[in-house]
Amino acid sequence: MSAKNPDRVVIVGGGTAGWMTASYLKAAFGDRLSVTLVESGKIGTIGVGEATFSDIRHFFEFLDLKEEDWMPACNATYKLAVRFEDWRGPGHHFYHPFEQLRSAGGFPLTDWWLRNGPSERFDKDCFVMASLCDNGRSPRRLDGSLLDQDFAEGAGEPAGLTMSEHQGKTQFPYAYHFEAALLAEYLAGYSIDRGVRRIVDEVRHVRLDERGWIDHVVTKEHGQIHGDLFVDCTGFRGVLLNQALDVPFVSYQDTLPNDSAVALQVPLDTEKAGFRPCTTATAQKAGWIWTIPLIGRIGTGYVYAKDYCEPEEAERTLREFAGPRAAEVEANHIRMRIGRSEQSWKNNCVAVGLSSGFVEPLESTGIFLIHHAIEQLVKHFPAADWHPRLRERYNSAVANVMDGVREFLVVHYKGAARDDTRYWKDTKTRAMPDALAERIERWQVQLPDSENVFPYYHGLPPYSYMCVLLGTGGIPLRPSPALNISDETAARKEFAAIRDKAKFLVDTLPSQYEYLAELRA
Ligand SMILES: Cc1cc2nc3c(=O)[nH]c(=O)nc-3n(C[C@H](O)[C@H](O)[C@H](O)COP(=O)(O)OP(=O)(O)OC[C@H]3O[C@@H](n4cnc5c(N)ncnc54)[C@H](O)[C@@H]3O)c2cc1C
Ligand SMILES: N[C@H](Cc1c[nH]c2cc(Cl)ccc12)C(=O)O
Repeated sequence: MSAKNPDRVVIVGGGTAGWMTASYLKAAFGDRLSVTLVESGKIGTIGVGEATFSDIRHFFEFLDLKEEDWMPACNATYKLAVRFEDWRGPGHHFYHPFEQLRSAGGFPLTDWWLRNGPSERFDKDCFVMASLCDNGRSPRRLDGSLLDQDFAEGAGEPAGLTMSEHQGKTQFPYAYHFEAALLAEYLAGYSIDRGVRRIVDEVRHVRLDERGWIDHVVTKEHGQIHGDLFVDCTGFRGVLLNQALDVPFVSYQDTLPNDSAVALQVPLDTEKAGFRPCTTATAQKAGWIWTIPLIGRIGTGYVYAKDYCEPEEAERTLREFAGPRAAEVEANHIRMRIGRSEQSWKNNCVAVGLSSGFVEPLESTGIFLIHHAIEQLVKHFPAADWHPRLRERYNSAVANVMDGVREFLVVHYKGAARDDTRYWKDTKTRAMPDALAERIERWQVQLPDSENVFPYYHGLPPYSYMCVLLGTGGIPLRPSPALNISDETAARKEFAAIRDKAKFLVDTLPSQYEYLAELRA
């Protein structure tokens, strides 16, 4: 390693993480950085990972890509919320939407709803998105404008903020679903056009220098590939960080037991069938099934814990759920490594994506974690001295975001009122991350707010916790006692305004299919 600024990056792995990293580094540093990406033609990508956070729009903006550029190429659709089915019990559903929670008289509307909500449905009473999802609406009008000026696009925000700097300022009203393989290919095209060298080959060895830093990787057919900074995007294998550099993996399995998934790509005539603009997570006997609508097909998969369900049974359950359209489709069985690497950056190797860590697919956090890691890498990019503080700061930001996401996911299982099987019974007695038990106790007398949720940036605002607690229904909650002696006129007005706004939007917005057909044309 020479004492020059690290300006040769070698990325190993060409899945979503690899190509997101390559394209973002090129957009950030242009020709001042040389980027080589090595991907195996034989080892496949994970092939799932098709729902996102709304924050992903900052990624596309950074690359200067507009929806009309990339969405049609990736069979993408809009996601306004996650719809949870049967988590409380059979037949019940609720939405976790991309929509800021309103307040009245100094209290969040959910507090008022607990005290005296207009209906049984907190999500419909407090958010307009629930009605838009139920009615299959698009978040954009046919002229391309956003659904409503209340959701103005980053209005008044300075450009170029990272996701953590954006949090809490405004809530963008939607995220996306897309075909993972098509997005990787699209970003590969973007990257190669901007000078990224793509090598299709397998890394067979990782050679370290006398200090234990990576000197080069050895490929099967292209020989040695040298670089200054190596990015491990090899998925659950962790070829560079975990295998070559021996970084231990910290499992989350004691608190999040799902370690397996089986997935199907089910063809669907989306126009005929119609589809909701949301991801659906349907609780099952030993886990839950995702449904992700795309143009031309549905992605669906059963996430389960092997201690409670055999793979054959999981596949049978998923096929029954998906119906006859899935009869000829081959199932993709996946073993998931749940947890995170003790450090994601060691010496001159940074892991991004599944090699860094993964916290199970509920709430679609995988691509968000990749995006966050890349933003942090750019922010902490090393100079010739490889200052250890940059690495330390990077490692704590990445560890915190993953630990925070884990905590948020655990709340879903602790909170789920259903306890009809051993799996769901055990969710109530399983170990919890440190401090979560105390936080849950506090939320029972004071709903989640910025003072009492996981204290480090992890992408999820307090209102997301509120939705999960109110929706899953297993943890008793009460409104602030102050509301007993407060005037509820403002809250009543707010509930009425939401009801009227929802009706207006449902009546005037095009269907998601109509809008996307227009975009694709
Ligand atoms: C069941 C499941 C569902 C998910 N759902 C979602 C979701 O809805 N939303 C979301 O945000 N995230 C989701 N995720 C996470 C998401 O899939 C991943 O974060 C994302 O796909 C990134 O994967 P990756 O690029 O890290 O790894 P992979 O896709 O596994 O890619 C690894 C790459 O490394 C290459 N490689 C491996 N070894 C070598 C070698 N020796 N030499 C050369 N190349 C090598 C492979 O060829 C491949 O190109 C899900 C994950 C799982 C398991
Ligand atoms: N960073 C936020 C995270 C967020 C806010 N609201 C939601 C709703 C759902 Cl379903 C997932 C994530 C979030 C963002 O992406 O806007």
